[in-house]
Amino acid sequence: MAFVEFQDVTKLYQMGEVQIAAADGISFTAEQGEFVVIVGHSGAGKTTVLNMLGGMDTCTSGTILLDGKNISSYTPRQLIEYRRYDIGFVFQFYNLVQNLTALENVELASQICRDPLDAKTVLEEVGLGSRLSNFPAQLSGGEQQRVAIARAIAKNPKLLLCDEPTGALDYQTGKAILQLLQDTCKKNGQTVIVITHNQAFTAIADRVIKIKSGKVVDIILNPNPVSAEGLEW
Ligand SMILES: Nc1ncnc2c1ncn2[C@@H]1O[C@H](COP(=O)(O)OP(=O)(O)OP(=O)(O)O)[C@@H](O)[C@H]1O
Repeated sequence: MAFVEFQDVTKLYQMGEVQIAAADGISFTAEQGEFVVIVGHSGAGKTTVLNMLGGMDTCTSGTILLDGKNISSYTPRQLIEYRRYDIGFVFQFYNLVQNLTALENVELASQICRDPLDAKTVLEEVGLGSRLSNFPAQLSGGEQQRVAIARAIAKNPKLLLCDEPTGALDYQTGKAILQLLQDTCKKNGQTVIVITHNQAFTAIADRVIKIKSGKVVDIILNPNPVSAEGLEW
């Protein structure tokens, strides 16, 4: 059994008379420690897949497994625990608490976890050891995203889910953030899933899942992914 399994997953929305299949029979797997890129155009269904995998949304039919657990059968209460303990989230716009320092933002997340990593150590690892007592407004976009990544990593989650993590950043900063995510995956054996519309990011992935109109159109295994630093787009 794979670490992540989507088995014929659908997500249907009823809009008056019209039914929209945001996910239309999606199946894929991912192994532990892989860097996975889910790529597709706007409206392809990427966020829908990420939200279902992250326990923020439920599927209409099909089965979603993480580490052998059938999360698609979880109750709302079980999903709260799943989001809290098993998943680290990284969003496009960082979602930091503005009146807490970088350190406090990371500590806030780790306080609610069973087996968190040390907040200061993780911030040092993402290159922010000298900015611990800065507030988000005193940090650049790239630095804020590093705090957000540290916050996700410090939870010591089974899976790191990243929704367009470079979407609000300039080219060089975006590359550095991708490199940080790639390093986190490789050094810590952390399974990382990134969703993006940017085809260029597929070169850094161990596994690429291409989706279009709610369906998987291609799955590519990449035996020699390039380093994010060497990426051009
Ligand atoms: N709550 C909802 N109600 C109705 N339709 C929805 C809802 N959420 C998503 N959809 C539809 O499902 C499809 C997939 O949306 P989704 O947000 O997953 O795409 P995406 O690939 O993440 O797009 P983007 O890159 O623009 O964020 C779209 O056609 C969208 O309009």
